[in-house]
Amino acid sequence: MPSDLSPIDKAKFVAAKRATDYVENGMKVGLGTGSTAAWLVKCLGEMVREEGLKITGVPTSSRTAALAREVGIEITSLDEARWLDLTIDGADEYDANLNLIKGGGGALLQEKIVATSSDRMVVIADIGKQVETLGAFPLPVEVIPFGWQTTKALIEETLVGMDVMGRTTTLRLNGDTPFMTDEGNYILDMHLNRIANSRQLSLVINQIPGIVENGLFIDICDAVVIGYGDGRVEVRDINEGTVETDKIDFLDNDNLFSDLSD
Ligand SMILES: O=C(CO)[C@H](O)[C@H](O)COP(=O)(O)O
Repeated sequence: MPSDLSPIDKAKFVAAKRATDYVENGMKVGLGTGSTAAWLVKCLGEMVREEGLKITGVPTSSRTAALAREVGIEITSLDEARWLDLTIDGADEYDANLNLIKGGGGALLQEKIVATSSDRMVVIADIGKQVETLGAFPLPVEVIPFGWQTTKALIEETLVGMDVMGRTTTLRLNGDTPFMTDEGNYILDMHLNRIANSRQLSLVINQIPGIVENGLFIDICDAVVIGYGDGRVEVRDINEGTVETDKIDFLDNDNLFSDLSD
């Protein structure tokens, strides 16, 4: 039941619920990864089952693919879909220009490919993800395992010339072994604290051999749906220049909570 959820989970849920307003019958929808995106997949699953919503989902990770199947959303690959109407995904940080840090869940590569293949990207987040300057959240970078220590050293050397506050880079672990992405790569987390020029950093980092992609999403996100623990939501659309507020009633969603809460 809703009262069992923490305020952060309530905020994630209301953001996800409000974002389903963007989804229309017949759409091809990129499905993000992470705990906020999981709420979205559950909400969409309920709409498919209860309201006859017809969508095709393109998941951004094996985890999301499994959840989408479980809740009854038809899924396909990006190669089949080719171009998507919309992607809805979570984020680790967003700034006033809706530039993002993503990849906390290790799915940044597929997430970036899917988001850039979409007419529109909508981010769903709790208010705690909002920052003035990106970088407090460690920036994930996906690297191929071959020579990763050399790649790490090259990154740290490159950072000397960049306007960032920290330069440590750590290999993400899963227990005692390296965390492995769906593509069989490793993640290096860059502890930068403050990224003065995220656009420049993103371009420079991606020039280093061994780096597949970084978690900076620059000029990709069109709108953010921000959730609060009391049910309020705020929708900021960067293209329309609009800010809307709304409130989601938890009581309307009792079925969803009792059926699908983890
Ligand atoms: O980028 C991501 C996964 O790679 C997630 O969207 C991001 O980490 C946010 O996750 P959560 O919704 O669990 O806070």
